[in-house]
Amino acid sequence: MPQDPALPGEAVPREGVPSEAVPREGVPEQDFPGDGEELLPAGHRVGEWTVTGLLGEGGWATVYAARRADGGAGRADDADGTVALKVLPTAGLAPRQARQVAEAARRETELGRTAPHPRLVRLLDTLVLAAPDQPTLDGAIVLVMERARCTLRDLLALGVDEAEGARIVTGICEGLAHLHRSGWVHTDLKPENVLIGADGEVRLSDFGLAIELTGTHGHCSPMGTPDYLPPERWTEPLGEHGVKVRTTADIWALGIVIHEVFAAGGRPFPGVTPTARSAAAQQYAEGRAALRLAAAVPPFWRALAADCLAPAHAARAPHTAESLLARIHADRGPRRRRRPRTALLALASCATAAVTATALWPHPEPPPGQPAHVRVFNAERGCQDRTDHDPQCSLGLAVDPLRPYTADNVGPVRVWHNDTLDADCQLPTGLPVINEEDLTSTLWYRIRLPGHTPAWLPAVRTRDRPALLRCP
Ligand SMILES: Nc1ncnc2c1ncn2[C@@H]1O[C@H](COP(=O)(O)OP(=O)(O)OP(=O)(O)O)[C@@H](O)[C@H]1O
Repeated sequence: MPQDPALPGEAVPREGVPSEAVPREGVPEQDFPGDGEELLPAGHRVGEWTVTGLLGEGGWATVYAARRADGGAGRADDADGTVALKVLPTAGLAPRQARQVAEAARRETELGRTAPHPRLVRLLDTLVLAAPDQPTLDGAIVLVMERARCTLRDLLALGVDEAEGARIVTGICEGLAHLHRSGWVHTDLKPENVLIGADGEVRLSDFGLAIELTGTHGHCSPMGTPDYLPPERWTEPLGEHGVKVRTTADIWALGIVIHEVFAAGGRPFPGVTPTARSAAAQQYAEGRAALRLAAAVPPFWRALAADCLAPAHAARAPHTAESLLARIHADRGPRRRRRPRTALLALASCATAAVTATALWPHPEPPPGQPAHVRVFNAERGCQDRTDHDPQCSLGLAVDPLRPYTADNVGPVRVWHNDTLDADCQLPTGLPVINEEDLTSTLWYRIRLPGHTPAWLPAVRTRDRPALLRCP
């Protein structure tokens, strides 16, 4: 679930966010109970399911892979007999947060029940855990969903070619067109919430903030992921029922996603932090700055993204998901919508090579837990060819992965591009780090350093993804 961006009207960036660290998106001020521990260890039984591993973590939910406890063959809706269990704990939350969690679960269930579609992740069941002897689990809401292969964020980290990007954006438009036709606004569209199903096709997910429209608009709480919020959201008054939201909010977010898909994850608005990028988007919406899309975005997709990013609701309104789909089909035709071979190759590897830590895929068997080599990656191009250990090109290792990755949290050992380090375990839930290419990850590797205490390498500083055990 996303973070509270700001009070309505607070259109200026907030100060004090370290340049490389951003607040963990959507984490409630009070951590939920059991944070830092495995809520459901492998082997735990939930209804008719047995947990097999961790799939990912969001601000409110932890998502596990599970298979049928009776070992029975899969049904049509969980093709290989495995599913994803999205666990939303409620114990120990402040009453307002508990209400938010219950409301989020209600929306996901309602949407899954009333508007199923091949481009939306399938909800198979909803359970409430009764575990009186485990207070952290007691009362947790569990959404049983079809299990996806990875997120679009993972795929972007691997690189997506134009044909594959076109297929993905088409899938997103199909999902949005269905949602909007059914009277819903997603309100939290972003690559983390676009899953890639076992069949390689797009599934929109995370409907915890989805809003059912009454006529032309609905109302939502003033929450969202700042990078994907339309400019009008920052000035919209906060009424009794929340902030006004319309389908054009999803179209704006789609414009950002289209840009990311074709610009290797790059965002259309400049800035190192989400707050700075939101401020740049508002400057553009007020006519104080031009829209500058990356040259890498091919002309057809650039025009589409620009229309989605029309500065105001009224200018965006003609560009419905349906009309964008029609343009895509007119331009590309059915022949070019076939899945290219590269997509299959990328999908085959996205399971293990993803950069986004929250979307780490479990191996079918537990990882061996042996130390592994990781090669340092410095995203600064000017540093990649240098072999002289120029201090300007050195990178630091953090002392504590739960503190911002800034100078006062960096130990004495420096490392350079292509150095090989020994990692002995991984922490998927450290503080997020953004690198110079705008990749974000909460994954960290613990590095063994001869003669020094272990230090921490953020996953955005390497392209390797070794199978390591979770650090204690
Ligand atoms: N059906 C699924 N199959 C596989 N992995 C999933 C599935 N659903 C979610 N995940 C993984 O779990 C992560 C967290 O899930 P989700 O975004 O739904 O939780 P959340 O708490 O609502 O998150 P956020 O704070 O991002 O809104 C996802 O980013 C993804 O990596």
